[in-house]
Amino acid sequence: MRALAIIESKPQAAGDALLTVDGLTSAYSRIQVLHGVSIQVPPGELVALVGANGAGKTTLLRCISGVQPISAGSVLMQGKPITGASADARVRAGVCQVPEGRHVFAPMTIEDNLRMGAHTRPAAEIADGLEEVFTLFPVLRERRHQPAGVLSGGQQQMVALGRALMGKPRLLLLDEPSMGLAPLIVADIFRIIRMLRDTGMTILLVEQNARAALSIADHAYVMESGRIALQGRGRDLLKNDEVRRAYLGM
Ligand SMILES: Nc1ncnc2c1ncn2[C@@H]1O[C@H](COP(=O)(O)OP(=O)(O)OP(=O)(O)O)[C@@H](O)[C@H]1O
Repeated sequence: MRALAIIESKPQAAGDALLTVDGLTSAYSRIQVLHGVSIQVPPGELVALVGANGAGKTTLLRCISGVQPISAGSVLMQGKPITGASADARVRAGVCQVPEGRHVFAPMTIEDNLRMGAHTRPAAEIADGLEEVFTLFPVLRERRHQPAGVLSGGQQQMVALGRALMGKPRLLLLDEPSMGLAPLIVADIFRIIRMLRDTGMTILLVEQNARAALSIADHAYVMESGRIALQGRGRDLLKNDEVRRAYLGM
């Protein structure tokens, strides 16, 4: 597929952004999959990352959360480099990820799954954290003592999201929250993501469902073969003919 043109967007100083990724390169063994990726996530915004299967979206999120090695480039939170920091140190810096495929701990109760997300928080704050998650997802309160493995896919996504929220994220990384879910459940998950953004949370959302992601994103990046091919306001990209043809099947 030919490279798409860049849509002009307002340049932003790295210090203004909550997250700055600059010239990031990463490889699996000797196969390079990210080729100098640069993105910014301003505080309080929802930024979407869309693109075809294998474009490198998950790898980029894993580089940001510190579980995938970086061979060049940098990751900064509020202008301060965290490139060399461990994944745990990044969680302490407020970077919390909801992984692709949810990865709930099936034999553990819903409440214990949620508590695992709070390991960086003082014990005194955990009850309040649980209360916030149960307010957001009442069904999890009702079923809090049941094993997470008995939940539906949508409810497991709520557990995965709630577990990340228990870490009190300054930056929430969401990897394919709609994957494998029925349309009605997807709409519900997207409603919650929008609501979190409206409370001022900063979110970087990776999604195959480009239409849903672009329609709620303040800003979005389109990835292609390990590079940023396009960027712009979510709604502008949604109207862009090339994006509609390549990613929305229109
Ligand atoms: N653990 C791995 N080992 C080797 N190659 C990998 C590994 N994980 C991903 N890749 C390769 O890296 C490239 C980028 O994959 P990545 O999962 O980051 O893409 P993606 O845009 O998130 O796609 P998807 O939507 O399918 O998850 C692909 O070519 C993929 O095959």
